[in-house]
Amino acid sequence: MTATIEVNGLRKRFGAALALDGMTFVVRGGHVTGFVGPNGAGKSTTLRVITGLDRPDAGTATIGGQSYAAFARPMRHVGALLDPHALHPSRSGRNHLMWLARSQDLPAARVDEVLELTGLADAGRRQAGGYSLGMRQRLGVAAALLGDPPVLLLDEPFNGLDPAGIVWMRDLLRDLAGEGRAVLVSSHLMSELQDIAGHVIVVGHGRVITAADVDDLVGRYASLEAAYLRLTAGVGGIR
Ligand SMILES: Nc1ncnc2c1ncn2[C@@H]1O[C@H](COP(=O)(O)OP(=O)(O)OP(=O)(O)O)[C@@H](O)[C@H]1O
Repeated sequence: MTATIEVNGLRKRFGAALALDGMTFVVRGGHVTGFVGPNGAGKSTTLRVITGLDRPDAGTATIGGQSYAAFARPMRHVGALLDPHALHPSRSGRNHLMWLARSQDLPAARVDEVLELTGLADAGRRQAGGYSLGMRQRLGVAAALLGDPPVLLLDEPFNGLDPAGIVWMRDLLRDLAGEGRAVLVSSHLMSELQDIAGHVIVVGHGRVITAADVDDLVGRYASLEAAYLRLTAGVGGIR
């Protein structure tokens, strides 16, 4: 399967709020793509539409050319970390993953692999309700990686991680993209993205303002943060 995400003309209204207003972009494999924009710009809504959690009023979103709903075992095609708190508090982290693995016909051995990969081999036996935010993020990443998917969507993956965790996440995202996967990372941390992303999609008011290579933006504006601030000047403000 091709490691691509194609989003075309998405529109989504929540009452008075127009969350998406023609959102259109393509994400390719082989590098991390940063997904950035002011609060309320429509990033999370876009990720939720791609993963079938929100239905758009218009437009399409596909993964490797297919819509999320078309996948019989979606976790083998796309892994998503959208809400680190989406877990059953009285289940252990390992049981949470076992349940997901069973739903996708994945072997139990894969659960232990992703627990190891995310540093949760020991903590995986504890109730997930007692996990810190950083541990929940790791469990969310473990779930996203379960099906070894070619496409990954991560909403604010650095939130709550300690300094060692941030270094770990940075290396992990680079490695996953280096394996040819499409890795879309929504974040407000421009310095992190300048380090790890090859491409960046800047959005505001539900649509793309600029999609460019990070090196080009840094060459033009000196830093990704400076580029972001210039490109989103006048677009900010929560609607
Ligand atoms: N379920 C919902 N009900 C009502 N309004 C919503 C809902 N989800 C999103 N919105 C609105 O849609 C707009 C886009 O929100 P979204 O969460 O996609 O932005 P975002 O770019 O992810 O913001 P942030 O950087 O703060 O996470 C906002 O105005 C938000 O209030």
